Amino acid sequence: MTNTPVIGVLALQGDVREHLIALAAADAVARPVRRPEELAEVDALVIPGGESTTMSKLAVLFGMLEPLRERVAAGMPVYGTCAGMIMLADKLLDGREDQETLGGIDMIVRRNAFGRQNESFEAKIDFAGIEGGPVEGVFIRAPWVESVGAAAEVLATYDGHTVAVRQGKVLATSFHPELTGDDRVHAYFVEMVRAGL
Ligand SMILES: NC(=O)CC[C@H](N)C(=O)O
Repeated sequence: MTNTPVIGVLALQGDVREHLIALAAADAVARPVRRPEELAEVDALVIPGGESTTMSKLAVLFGMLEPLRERVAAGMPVYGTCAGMIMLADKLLDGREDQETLGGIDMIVRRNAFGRQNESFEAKIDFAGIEGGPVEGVFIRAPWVESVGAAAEVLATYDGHTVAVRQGKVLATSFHPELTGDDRVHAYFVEMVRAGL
């Protein structure tokens, strides 16, 4: 086996702990990342779900926006779930005026597209590249992907809408696999990271 990757979870806001647990279960070393020095020490990053407008504000406040953009542009593997997917969109619909994203995937993401908090749901999702049957997805005020550019690959759809996309080393899902105890999406990401070490 190759080196064990060190994967950070962006810990400005959101469900950080669940990702740390899922990454550890998928054989990575996982640690929270809040500061630029901590970002510099990880091989890859997970951006959790939460509230993307708050996450964007805190990234500016903590001096993390530019360091994050630079690492993503330099080819660091990143996986964003829900609000994290929003952060990885090159273009956003229904965002707040002052909302910043990091970019990373040539896609247009619509925020809150699946409805409000009380319209949250779980669904079985067929995920290209993941074996053993569909993964369980938890959707909480989830975004969907309106369209992707030529370099981006759609890995999963739900109800006709794109809910998982990969472009090179950047992965994004509308849903939260970290809340289900099914660690296969994290294992898929850990493999992506390991392939580049
Ligand atoms: N579960 C989530 O991450 C929700 C995302 C939230 N709707 C946002 O705009 O950031």
